[in-house]
Amino acid sequence: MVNKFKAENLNFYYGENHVLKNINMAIQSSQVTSLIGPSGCGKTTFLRNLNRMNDLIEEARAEGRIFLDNENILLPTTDVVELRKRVGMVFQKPNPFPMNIYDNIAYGPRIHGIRNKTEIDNIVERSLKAVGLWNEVKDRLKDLALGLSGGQQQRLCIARVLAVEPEVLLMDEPCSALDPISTMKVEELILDLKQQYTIVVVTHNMQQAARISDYTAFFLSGELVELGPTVEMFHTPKDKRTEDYITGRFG
Ligand SMILES: Nc1ncnc2c1ncn2[C@@H]1O[C@H](COP(=O)(O)OP(=O)(O)OP(=O)(O)O)[C@@H](O)[C@H]1O
Repeated sequence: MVNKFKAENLNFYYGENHVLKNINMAIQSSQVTSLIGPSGCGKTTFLRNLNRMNDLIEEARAEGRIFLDNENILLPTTDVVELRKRVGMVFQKPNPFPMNIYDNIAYGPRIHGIRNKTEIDNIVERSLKAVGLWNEVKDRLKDLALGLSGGQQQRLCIARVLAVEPEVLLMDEPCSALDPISTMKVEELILDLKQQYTIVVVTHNMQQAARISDYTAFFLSGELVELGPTVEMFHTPKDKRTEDYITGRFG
């Protein structure tokens, strides 16, 4: 097993609010890792540290180290544009840009300097095929993305991230706004994509964590209580607090 990320003594604050407390945690390459825990325990904050999305928030401050491969991404010298290309993010609510389907996918590659029309056409087709959307939209690439169903929009957002060829996909409750069938499609997609990408998913849904993830991390009040293979976590949790949470005694 190869570590894709390794957090060492990570502490994170929103002003006075100490949100992540001395997190030490490795995330394996080419695996799906779920982050679970009650509301407000810091899952999203941890996820957003992995591509420095929290930089956008005033008052936010991180201490410690997060290695992506062997490079500490918390250093001020990190090129965050390049980092976010390597570590893409999908949000809770599908958020396509208010433009057509084609341009949604072409946007990232164009920003990163690709101008050749054939090359962009190929990227659009490849990315939409990767999320199983190509056949559904190939005849209406010039239609507004906002006209797609919620589930299709979420897969489009995943395709948009894939178009810039990231190494990691961060997903913050990617199915919480979706119906059960769209949820199933996104879950199947996650399982499919893990051959090629390291995936980290925040989820409120423990059944979902059990279905899709190889590893599960349980957070509580800003601490990492337990991290292990998902099957072990759900069957033989090591910590009493994990057991109480997964058996529904709180949260
Ligand atoms: N932008 C922000 N500014 C200030 N405090 C914040 C901000 N975002 C989150 N917090 C606080 O940080 C703590 C952790 O929030 P976070 O969203 O990471 O938790 P979470 O486990 O993802 O919760 P949920 O499951 O409800 O999304 C909470 O106390 C929250 O109020």
